Amino acid sequence: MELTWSTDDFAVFDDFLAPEAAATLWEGLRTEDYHFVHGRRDGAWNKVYGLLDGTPLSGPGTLNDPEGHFTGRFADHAPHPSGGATDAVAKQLTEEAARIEPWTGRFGTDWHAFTCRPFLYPLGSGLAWHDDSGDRAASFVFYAHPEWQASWGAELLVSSGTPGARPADQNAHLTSRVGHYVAPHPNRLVVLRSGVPHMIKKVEPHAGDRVRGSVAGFFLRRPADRPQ
Ligand SMILES: O=C(O)CCC(=O)C(=O)O
Ligand SMILES: [Fe+2]
Repeated sequence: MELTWSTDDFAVFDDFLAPEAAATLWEGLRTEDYHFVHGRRDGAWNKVYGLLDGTPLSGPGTLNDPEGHFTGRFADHAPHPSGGATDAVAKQLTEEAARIEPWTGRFGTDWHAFTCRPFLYPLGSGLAWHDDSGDRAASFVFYAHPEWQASWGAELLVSSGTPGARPADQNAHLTSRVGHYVAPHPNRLVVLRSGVPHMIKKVEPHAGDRVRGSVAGFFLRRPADRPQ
């Protein structure tokens, strides 16, 4: 795993998995069960995704909770290891915990467990500006597809500037109105501190039937440590 880019807010690592492990993961992800992000829970709209964010799909979630703080709280996540394709990502994250600590904080102090879930973003789908705050200390995303061309879009945009409170006005929390883009380069891991505004640009028509395949999740604070 090579550190390619970092700021105080996020880090980009390349060659996260060994090449054979990355190929095995992509094969495994193709056979998981996916649902459209909307309608997964009793047909309800998933408010994280906007009306015009297209039709992303998500697969089975897992929870890596070695200390058992979250027992019973993540009913729709299987305990790690689940035997599913994303186990390889969770295992590697655990092994690299010390190297990502500047952005995640420390296991056992700042975070106690993490989730892991595969996503597929087909043509026309993306994710509007948001931050992953609340009970999250940090978030991560791993790009699992074997190929990505610049013309296919779907860049991760990360806003610069000090993350602040979360006013309802989506424009107001992008204080600096400048920032970075990260191409969803295969076998790349991005780690983002909680509260940093980010978004996914839509997959462009040039991508055709190729999907942006990722494994994403959140490093969780202890429920009692949540900021008010
Ligand atoms: O896929 C990405 O690049 C970021 C995903 C993300 O922001 C999220 O799932 O909250
Ligand atoms: Fe996010």
